[in-house]
Amino acid sequence: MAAELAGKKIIFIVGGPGSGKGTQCERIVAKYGYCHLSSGDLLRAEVASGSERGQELQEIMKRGELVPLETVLAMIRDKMLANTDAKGFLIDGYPREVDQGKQFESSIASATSVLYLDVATETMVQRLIKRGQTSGRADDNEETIRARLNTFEKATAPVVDFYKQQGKLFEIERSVAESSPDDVFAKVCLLFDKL
Ligand SMILES: Nc1nc2c(ncn2[C@@H]2O[C@H](COP(=O)(O)OP(=O)(O)OP(=O)(O)O)[C@@H](O)[C@H]2O)c(=O)[nH]1
Ligand SMILES: O=c1ccn([C@@H]2O[C@H](COP(=O)(O)OP(=O)(O)O)[C@@H](O)[C@H]2O)c(=O)[nH]1
Ligand SMILES: [Mg+2]
Repeated sequence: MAAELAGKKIIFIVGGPGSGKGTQCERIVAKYGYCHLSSGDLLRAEVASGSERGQELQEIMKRGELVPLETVLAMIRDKMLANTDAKGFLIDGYPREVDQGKQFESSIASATSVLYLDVATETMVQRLIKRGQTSGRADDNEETIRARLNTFEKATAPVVDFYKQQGKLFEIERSVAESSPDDVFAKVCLLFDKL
């Protein structure tokens, strides 16, 4: 456990690719001032650095698979320890598998709450194809999108059940998660207002 992080609110943001995690995190930061750490953004920054490590990561991400959990855990830990004055942390797109969450909690700190955005597969595909027209993300193409969805169903869906059993899950149900970002945010605020 990292003593510097004792008492900090730690919120995991979980949802399939294109479920709106990044969109909601931007709004949460603006209203509540948490420190936002996107696991995918951290990995893309490593890719952009052009390092050998980054090249390996890019291959995995292009296949829509998961990079070894220790890699992401170390990146997140470093960023958290560089921001210990934050009142809380939004860990976006994380954990992607149950073991990743367990290792985070045993080596860094326990999560306060887990926000889950439930969006139908076809909605996510349509959103990402649209985003791909301008995002420049190497993984926003239909083939990789399908692979990411498959990884989500196999590896990440159990994460949702795991935290539900612990009573930590705050779920944005499909009817809301598929409406507008404003409607989703209104519901998200119900969680953050009581943290
Ligand atoms: N209709 C609707 N579209 C949304 C909503 N949230 C996000 N989008 C759109 O869906 C696309 C994906 O949203 P992101 O916030 O980038 O999704 P993400 O979950 O961070 O996705 P990854 O970065 O792939 O993990 C964006 O192009 C948004 O415009 C929402 O609440 N309603
Ligand atoms: O903890 C993580 C977070 C991300 N990724 C990789 O980074 C990619 C992009 O992640 P991001 O959260 O940006 O997008 P998503 O796949 O949720 O649309 C994923 O497909 C994975 O290959 C990973 O392996 N482990
Ligand atoms: Mg994102």
